[in-house]
Amino acid sequence: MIMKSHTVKQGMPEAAVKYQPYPQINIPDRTWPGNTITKAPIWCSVDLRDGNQSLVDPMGHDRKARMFQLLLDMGFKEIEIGFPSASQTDFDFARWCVEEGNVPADVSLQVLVQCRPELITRTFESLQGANKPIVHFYNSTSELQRRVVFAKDVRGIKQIATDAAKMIADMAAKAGGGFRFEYSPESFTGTELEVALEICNAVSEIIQPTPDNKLILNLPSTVEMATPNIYADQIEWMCRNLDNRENLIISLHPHNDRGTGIAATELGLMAGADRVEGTLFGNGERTGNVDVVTLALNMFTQGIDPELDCSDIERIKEVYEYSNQMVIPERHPYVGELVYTAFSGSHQDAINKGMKAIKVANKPLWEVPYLPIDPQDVGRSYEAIIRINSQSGKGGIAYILQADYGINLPRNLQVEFREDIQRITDEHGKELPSKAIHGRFIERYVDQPGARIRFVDHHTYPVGEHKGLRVVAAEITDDGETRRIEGKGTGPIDGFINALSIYLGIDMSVADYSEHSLQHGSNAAAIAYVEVEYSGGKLFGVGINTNIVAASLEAIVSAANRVLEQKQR
Ligand SMILES: CC(=O)SCCNC(=O)CCNC(=O)[C@H](O)C(C)(C)COP(=O)(O)OP(=O)(O)OC[C@H]1O[C@@H](n2cnc3c(N)ncnc32)[C@H](O)[C@@H]1OP(=O)(O)O
Ligand SMILES: CC(C)C(=O)C(=O)O
Repeated sequence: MIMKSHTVKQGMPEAAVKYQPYPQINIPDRTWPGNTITKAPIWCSVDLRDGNQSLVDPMGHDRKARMFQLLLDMGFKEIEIGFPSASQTDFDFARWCVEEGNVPADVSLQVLVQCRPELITRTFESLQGANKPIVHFYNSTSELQRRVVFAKDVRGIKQIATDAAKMIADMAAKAGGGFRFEYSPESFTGTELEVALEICNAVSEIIQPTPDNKLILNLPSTVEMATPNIYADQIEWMCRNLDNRENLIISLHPHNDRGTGIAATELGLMAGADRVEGTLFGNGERTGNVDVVTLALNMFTQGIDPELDCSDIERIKEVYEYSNQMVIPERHPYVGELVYTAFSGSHQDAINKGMKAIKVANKPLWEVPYLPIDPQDVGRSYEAIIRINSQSGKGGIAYILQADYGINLPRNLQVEFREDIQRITDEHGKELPSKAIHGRFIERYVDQPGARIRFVDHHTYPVGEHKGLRVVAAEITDDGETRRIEGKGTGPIDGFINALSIYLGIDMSVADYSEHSLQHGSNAAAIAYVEVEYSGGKLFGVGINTNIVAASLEAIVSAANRVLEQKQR
């Protein structure tokens, strides 16, 4: 007999025995894959309810109030402020919103309640005097919860929903109307579509939505159980089959258990949904609710007005961290500390070129490699776009010197200086801040502590009979001793390098020269870069001076000192 070898890896049970695949949805003529998102959905923040109920320490009044104000400022028109029948804190907060929250007329407060009479009664108490509030009621409809939580069949589960719908409709009518309604077949993604449809239609039949007061049918991915295309199929199927679709607002409420909440929401919108419930940066039960900031900015970067103001993402982050007492990871889309930063050389090079190209094009269209959004659009600066470590390249270093200090290195100097920086970052294994890069540049090329030669002054005069040729007479110091040197050339640079070559006994010539004015720096006006050629190769010198000629001659001295250094090695 042949024994079958055991193939299960140590530590993990056999997947096929323990878990089952999610069934496919039978909708062969699905249309959503051909659709695109063209406008923002109705946004509803559930930070103060689903987000709050998942916190280690739920929010008290101050944390709620600060978050509430932010949500208003961002432009949310629907805000689920809590579960007033669950706790005194939530009840009191609902009352505060109604009485003191300065809620704009176009904003609806929303509250959640289970389909339980005593909780519904308390919920209505919490909303007295509110302007067009949304009463959101729910019950679990999934096959699993019907079996293990409620011990009821579909009829019994439907009854819970319809009894609550009747009570809510009656109480709203008695209170003089002015309410809006939302129903969630909770754990929709674990519910057979036909069952969800039957229960939703039954609730809708009782609520009697109209074009002026549509029923919000919220189809939550309470637990994300399958790939996002399955959720889209479910939404398209429901949109096709629900009664009175025109009087319904189809709402998504995705969670992120598989890490695909954003994708599921986007496909759900393509499948016909009108509304999205989610939280800032995705706080919420387990792996969280869908992140509405990411969703909104995904739309924005496709040229769609997201109708949510995310222009001060640092404030949104700050309030998130204060109210939820949680921190946002460095890689979180759009807001993480590092999401606009490139350390790697080729990315930096492309960003550097892209930023320059944008400046030259002088058009509003954003096209910078590796940066899908302009950081300034969300209130972030360009400061951290490029940071330098051992993975960085010359383009990145050049960008930093340019952006932070107005120093525009010529290409060959970028190559030369990068070697120096690379040696330092390799040695220390750490990031090198902009200040340290600048400091190193100034020390190596401009200040040159301990260098032998210093430029002091110069003047030129014509060489008698030679038209165009001039004598350069200069004063330098050599190890502190004043020296007068002389050379000839067509101009001061030419003549001075000739003078220094004679004095030092090293044949040097100018291979490249450039200069520009310096916007940054205290009293410096011009920076000159001179590439000097000598028998050992080529290297750069840099001079900074308010006088452009002096800056150039200092650059030659800087190069000469570096030649001397090379020769001593
Ligand atoms: C997917 C979601 O996020 S849904 C929202 C969940 N949010 C919260 O639960 C936060 C706030 N909740 C609470 O403070 C409490 O759960 C309360 C106040 C609502 C209820 O508290 P309690 O009645 O003490 O306890 P508990 O929540 O355990 O009640 C469960 C009972 O309610 C029933 N139940 C649960 N949900 C619903 C519902 N939507 N409609 C009707 N009955 C429900 C359960 O079947 C169970 O019934 P049983 O007592 O007959 O077994
Ligand atoms: C109450 C419902 C909408 C919910 O929070 C969920 O299903 O996650």
